[in-house]
Amino acid sequence: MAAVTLGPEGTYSHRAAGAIADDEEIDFRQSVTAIVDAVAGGEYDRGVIPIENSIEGSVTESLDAIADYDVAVVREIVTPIRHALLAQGPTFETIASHSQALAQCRSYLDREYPDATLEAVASTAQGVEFARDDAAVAGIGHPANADGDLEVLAEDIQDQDSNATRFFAIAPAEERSKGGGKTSLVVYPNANYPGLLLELLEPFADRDINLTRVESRPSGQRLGDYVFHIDFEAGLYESRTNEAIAELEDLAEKGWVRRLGSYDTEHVVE
Ligand SMILES: O=C(O)C(=O)C[C@]1(C(=O)O)C=C[C@@H](O)C=C1
Repeated sequence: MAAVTLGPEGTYSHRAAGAIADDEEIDFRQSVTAIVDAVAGGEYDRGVIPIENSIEGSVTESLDAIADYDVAVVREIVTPIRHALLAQGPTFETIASHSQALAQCRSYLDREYPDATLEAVASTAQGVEFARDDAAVAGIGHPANADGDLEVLAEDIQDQDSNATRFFAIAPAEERSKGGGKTSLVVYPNANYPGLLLELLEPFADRDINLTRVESRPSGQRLGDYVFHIDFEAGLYESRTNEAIAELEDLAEKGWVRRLGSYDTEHVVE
């Protein structure tokens, strides 16, 4: 199965993609939007994108891309994130990594390297490549990226031990599934009145459906206008789910409700 994820080789997204595709079938792109675009256009059977981190929260580029493109979510992959600091030696000026990784290690970096310049790059593995090319740069990424020629200066430098990131495996829209223990929706009510959000969530509470995440993102139309990402523990095969969504569609009659699909969760330990 041909899959595409965030590159270069050695990103956490690449490690997560190993749960759904063989290594020789995984290609890389430099941004989440490029991955979603390639899957929506039918170039790949699957894409793997980061959605949410336990320390830093949502990966907003991913949320916006799955709201903008017509793709299906077919699996959720949860993996621990244990960052290491990698460089040619102990002296460097710049620390390069993905903005999420820099943020996840904020306390460590403030404490140990208050004078270093922090540089946000396309991915953790790209930061490590820069460190490989330049002795003045250190990278933050999975320790395996040291690959024998970089020093692992410190391990487990993230601010919390239990750091984990949730990824979505996405597929072309026609592969949307009704089977699975969780479902994701994107809702654009195109309305703004007191109690709107309460009304949008009540159809789930009324049917004992447990919400696992509600996230608002700016619609881009006007200030204060939002798109809501809603994840919950029920499948699209269940009648209670369809009843709740029908109520949601009535409430969002001036906007839209997109079903991203139902899926199961996989935990990847290494
Ligand atoms: O840069 C990587 O290695 C990625 O796969 C991206 C990403 C992210 O966007 O959250 C994935 C997991 C970690 O939380 C840090 C970075």
